[in-house]
Amino acid sequence: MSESVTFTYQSGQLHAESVPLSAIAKQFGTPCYVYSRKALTAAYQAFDQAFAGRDHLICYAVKANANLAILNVLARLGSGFDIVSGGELQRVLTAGGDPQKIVFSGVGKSQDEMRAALAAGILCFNVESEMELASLNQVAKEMNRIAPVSLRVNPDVDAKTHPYISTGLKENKFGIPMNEAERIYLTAALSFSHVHVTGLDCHIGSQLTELEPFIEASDKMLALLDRLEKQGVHIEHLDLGGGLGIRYDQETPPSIQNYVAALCRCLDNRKQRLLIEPGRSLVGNSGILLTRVEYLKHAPHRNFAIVDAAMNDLMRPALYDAYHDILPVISKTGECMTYQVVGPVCETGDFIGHDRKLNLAKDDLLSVMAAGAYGMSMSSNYNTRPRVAEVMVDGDTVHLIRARETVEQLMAPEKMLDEHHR
Ligand SMILES: Cc1ncc(COP(=O)(O)O)c(C=O)c1O
Ligand SMILES: N[C@@H](CCCC[NH3+])C(=O)O
Repeated sequence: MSESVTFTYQSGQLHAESVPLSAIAKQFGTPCYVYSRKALTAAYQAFDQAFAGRDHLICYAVKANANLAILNVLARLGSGFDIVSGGELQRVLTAGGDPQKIVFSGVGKSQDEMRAALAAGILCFNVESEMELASLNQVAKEMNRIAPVSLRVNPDVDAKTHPYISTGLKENKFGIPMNEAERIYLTAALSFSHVHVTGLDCHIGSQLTELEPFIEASDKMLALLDRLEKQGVHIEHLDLGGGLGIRYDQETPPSIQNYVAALCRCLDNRKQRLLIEPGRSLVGNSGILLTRVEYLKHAPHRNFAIVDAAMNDLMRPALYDAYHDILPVISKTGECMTYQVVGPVCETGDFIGHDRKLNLAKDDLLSVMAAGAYGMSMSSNYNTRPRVAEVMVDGDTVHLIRARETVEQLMAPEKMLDEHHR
């Protein structure tokens, strides 16, 4: 069962903080993403407090959930941001994020994106190849700026997660191979006039449920840091990426406190500033996807619950065979059946959950748990389905933070070849 402090049953009804989810469905319709400001704030503060006494910066990985309200809540708490595109940069700046707390990750930054980030004055570019370093140097030179840089090094550590979201193995596309790192640091200092390499970075994967790979990666990075310092390369900060997992099902990931404590132990008494880039562990349990049963269908060997949310709204089950708890919004007694909970999209892979024991009737509301991370941010308009509304609960108030799209909005950028032939 996924863990949640803010989505709880009160008088037989699932609530977000103090608001019944049925009231949210009534006001905003379904499907709808529901986030809790309290849960988000608590997760951020858990990270921040765990670092007490250590120079640190928490850079929220925007890709997990890029809604402006989420970014704004985090910015106001003092969070930094890890971005991977010019679009995410624009979102963070719009939401009031401090450019001096932004790190820019990603293997394929375009020169336009580099220009925008340099103009904004970000904290650091996490550079992933020698060619990218040359490209950034050229852009910075044209702009008469010095680009602050960390090299993202691939420590070749098995994150023991789904292969699609493992990033720190030598066969993955991410980072600079460990055995090339020192040479590239030294050439950067000698040959590139407009970059200033001051940081060291890695990110080994997402949804890690054990501490050991984090420790292995940190130890390898710190050994490299020590070798670099001996050669006169001064490293001001160490960025250990994101990746801490959450509980979706039976996993037992380390707590935020134990995770941060383990990283700090690795750093020992070194004075470098520590950066981390958590995404899922900040927002995952801060959100759910509210959906309604459209139809029940009893085929010879299977029972289908066809709900109004689909793979385009939450693609994790279809993409990674990921598990999300599905809970009834109003708890019921009586006999349960085993259901395949599926969406309306025309793909057999369109499912939200397999083999769920539920007691269902048409129009029942269901809550897909732990959907705050990589839910809305990975949604699409497949089957010309407008993207759903997002709301944020704050105490007893519910704020609409993104209205449901309309089909007109989806079609607006398109143009027919000949307007007369309709
Ligand atoms: C560079 C980088 N940083 C941070 C993250 C955030 O990861 P997570 O949501 O697992 O914390 C990711 C995604 O895996 C990433 O690619
Ligand atoms: N999208 C993935 C995580 C990807 C992390 C990006 N580096 C998920 O839903 O689990």
